[in-house]
Amino acid sequence: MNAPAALAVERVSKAFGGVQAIREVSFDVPAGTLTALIGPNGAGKTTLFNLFTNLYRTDSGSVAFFGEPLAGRRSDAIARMGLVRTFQTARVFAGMTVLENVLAGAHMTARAPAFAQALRLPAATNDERALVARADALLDALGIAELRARPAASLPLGTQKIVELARALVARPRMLLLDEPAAGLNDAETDALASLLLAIHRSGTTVVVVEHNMSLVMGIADRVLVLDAGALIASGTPAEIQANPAVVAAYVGQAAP
Ligand SMILES: Nc1ncnc2c1ncn2[C@@H]1O[C@H](COP(=O)(O)OP(=O)(O)OP(=O)(O)O)[C@@H](O)[C@H]1O
Repeated sequence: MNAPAALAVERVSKAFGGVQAIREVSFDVPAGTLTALIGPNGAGKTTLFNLFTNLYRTDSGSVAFFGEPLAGRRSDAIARMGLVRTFQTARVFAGMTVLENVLAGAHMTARAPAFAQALRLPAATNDERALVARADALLDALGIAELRARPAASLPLGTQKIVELARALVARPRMLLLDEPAAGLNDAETDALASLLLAIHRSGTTVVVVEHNMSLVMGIADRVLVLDAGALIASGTPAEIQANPAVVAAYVGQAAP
């Protein structure tokens, strides 16, 4: 038998009142791939992420993560399974430093029992030391080591997005869902993000990225999925997608892909 897909999405639908936000969407994300999910504003991209992580309940259809059905699981349980997301607008924890924000990502998925951590038993403190070292290494790799003690909420939005990415990565996810990671970043930051996403991809993490920056997407994705008005209208390599008339038509009136 073939290994299960990292994410298997089967005929998922979701309506909000009279708005059919997602219509019978099906696709597989093979493990180890870097997939881009694109589509015009309001196509349903963020809603799909919300359905995968059970922030919203699907009306019908199913989602499985490495063969495990996600229905009925809490969002934090899904994160502990290794499916971790970021948000369109960075959500750093106010009142915490950059380092504390990143450590919070590790604690959300920590395996050491809470009581051991509360009592600061040896295993827990060792874990903590190892976590701080891992968080610092990540901050260093992301070029924001010098900001570790700064209050995260005081940083520019682009930097807060990098902090959020570090918080997602410190948990060593099997799969990352990134919602518009380049929004609010300048050109240099976007280039750095592209290199970072490729490095995450090469390390074996499966990545799905929602992004409006087409040169970023087409430069790094090995597969592109196109959503329009809640339906999946195309999937293929970046070159196939750019030559697809249905995709071009979906973007008429918006920035071309
Ligand atoms: N919580 C909600 N309540 C009501 N309608 C919603 C809700 N979330 C999303 N929608 C609607 O579902 C549709 C899809 O929205 P969604 O935010 O998923 O699109 P998107 O592709 O992520 O758009 P963008 O690129 O602008 O972020 C839109 O019509 C939106 O108004």
